[in-house]
Amino acid sequence: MADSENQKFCLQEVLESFKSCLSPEKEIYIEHYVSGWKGLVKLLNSLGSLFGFISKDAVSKTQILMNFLKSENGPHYATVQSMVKFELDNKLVDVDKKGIYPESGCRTLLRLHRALRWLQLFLERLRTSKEDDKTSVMCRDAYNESLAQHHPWLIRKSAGMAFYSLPVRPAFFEVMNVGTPEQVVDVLGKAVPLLCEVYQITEELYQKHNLLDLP
Ligand SMILES: CCCCCCCC/C=C\CCCCCCCC(=O)N[C@@H](COP(=O)(O)O)[C@H](O)/C=C/CCCCCCCCCCCCC
Repeated sequence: MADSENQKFCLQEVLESFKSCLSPEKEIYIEHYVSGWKGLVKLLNSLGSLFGFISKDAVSKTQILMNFLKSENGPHYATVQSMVKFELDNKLVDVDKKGIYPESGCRTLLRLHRALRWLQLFLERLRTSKEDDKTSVMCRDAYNESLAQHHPWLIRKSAGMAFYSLPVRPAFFEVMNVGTPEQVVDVLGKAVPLLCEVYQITEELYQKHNLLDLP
């Protein structure tokens, strides 16, 4: 595991990354988008081995996008909008069938985009929760409302088991490294609309190009 994935999680840092990923023209910078996910993976890695398979998948998807960014086509992968245009113009996406480009930028980012919807729903539940509400239930409900619809039975079962091992709300708030519970709620209040905006821009772009069901 890379050193950066072992570092302490900080919610504020994740928020900064997602903030920086929006250009004034509302384009989404892939580098900052990925860096937001890398920050989240730090938290996942601190939750124990039951979350290992989730972390592995998130790391692999962020790595695919970073590799595109570092490749000779890197400038085309600067933003989600330029990536979509480049891959569609050059027929680098499996629009109709599976198998030719199983690791295109568009399908890889779509997986993280769906996970962003889960994150948004989970954080909103956390923000409005009471002290003794169960994080596992909040996480499960957010998952069932979003990502679960795209996952096969085995992944859904494994994810469900992992959720049971989530720390209780006060311990979870501690891990966020923000401060008092009131400060956590305050930061979550800023995080949710921001994630919502990033999600909405991507959703509309993918919808416009018919990319929301990429295999
Ligand atoms: C204030 C912060 C608190 C929240 C912190 C959350 C930290 C979460 C960090 C990362 C989330 C993981 C994102 C996972 C991306 C999953 C993408 C995906 O759907 N991949 C599947 C499909 O990919 P392909 O096979 O088509 O290439 C893949 O099959 C999935 C594998 C792993 C299972 C994913 C389950 C996701 C559950 C939601 C995350 C729960 C984390 C709970 C931590 C609180």
